Amino acid sequence: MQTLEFFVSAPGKVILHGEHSVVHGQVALAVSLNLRTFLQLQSTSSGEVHINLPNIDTFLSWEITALQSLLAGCKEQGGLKELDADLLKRLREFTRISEDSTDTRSMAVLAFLYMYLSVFAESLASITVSVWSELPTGAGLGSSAAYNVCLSAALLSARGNISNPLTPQQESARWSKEEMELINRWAFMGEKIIHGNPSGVDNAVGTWGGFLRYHAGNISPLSWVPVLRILLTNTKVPRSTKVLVSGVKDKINKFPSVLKPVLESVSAVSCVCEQTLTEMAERGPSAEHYNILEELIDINQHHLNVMGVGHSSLDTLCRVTLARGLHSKLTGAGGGGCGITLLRPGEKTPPVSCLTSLSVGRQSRRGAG
Ligand SMILES: Nc1ncnc2c1ncn2[C@@H]1O[C@H](COP(=O)(O)OP(=O)(O)O)[C@@H](O)[C@H]1O
Ligand SMILES: C[C@@](O)(CCOP(=O)(O)O)CC(=O)O
Ligand SMILES: [Mg+2]
Repeated sequence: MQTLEFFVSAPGKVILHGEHSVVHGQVALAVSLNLRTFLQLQSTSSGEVHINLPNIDTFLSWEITALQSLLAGCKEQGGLKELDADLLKRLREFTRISEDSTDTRSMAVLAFLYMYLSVFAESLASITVSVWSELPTGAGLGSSAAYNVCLSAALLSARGNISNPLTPQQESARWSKEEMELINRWAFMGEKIIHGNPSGVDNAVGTWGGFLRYHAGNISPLSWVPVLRILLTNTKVPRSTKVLVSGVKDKINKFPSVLKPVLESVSAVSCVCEQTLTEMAERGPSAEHYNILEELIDINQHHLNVMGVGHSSLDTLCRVTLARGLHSKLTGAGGGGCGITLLRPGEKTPPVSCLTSLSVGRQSRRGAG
């Protein structure tokens, strides 16, 4: 590998409607945030791999020779259909991370090592990777997806599987559609390690940015949407997406006839919301449009409570904002984390979304966006 140093960054996301239901094949609407995760990759000649994760106070390194032994006997590396269970098992033994662990550091390290070993399987390279973020970790804003998208893009680019799109004259650049698709698919592998059973919506938004409709793996950008002003509140109640997603699955298995209509109703909420947003973009927003959006938020928040992913801190958010005539719901996996509140035009709080996507650059702070 030639000597190189570069930066990539990817945005977090807000799910407007469809969290959890989207894992079970229903429609979700999500939008990228102007809060990003940044990654710096440097090639070295140390014979080691270093990872620096200051947000989670994790600074680790491994001898390449020790990592090489994990690949011995692996039949085929680099597959993108399913996780390589054998490699993951070896990695868990090597790092002493148990199968039921949801520990923040362990999940981040496991996702990194899995992706590094899979992408560089043929010839492990000495690199130092540093990742830092403006996103709160584990709060429903897709920090895991932004982390995985950055890792995927940087490792694939360093390995030469995708181009390094920067020319000497450029400060930042983007990859081609095919390269972005590959980045997205590897990021999904990382999400599988961190989430267990992800839908793929978060890594799609982290890669492509913008406002997306996501349905059973199909990503459709919504180009005609009005500017929505959304207030984000972080309850700061910690939770794990993996645990919440698996709790919803257990509930569906226990009461399929009760839960399936709820998931379908959430999907319908996403569809009616999409129609309303399209109408608002075409004809201009009216008070009646806002009434509909607010009612949909309330309906979805009730559905999410039925799925068992609410939290008293989120109930408080809904109650406090409603007392001021505003409507809120949880966003992401719930169980704490962040909530969103729709603001009507004229409300005095700045909007949070700015439709940014994955980018590569020389600067440590901002890419093309
Ligand atoms: N900046 C970061 N540095 C290292 N790991 C991170 C970072 N951001 C996210 N992660 C990984 O993602 C996990 C959080 O993912 P998750 O529970 O899905 O929450 P969310 O995606 O809503 O923030 C963390 O436990 C950690 O493993
Ligand atoms: C609950 C879910 O719909 C979104 C999870 O988002 P986050 O990790 O809480 O940011 C899971 C998924 O779609 O993979
Ligand atoms: Mg996540």
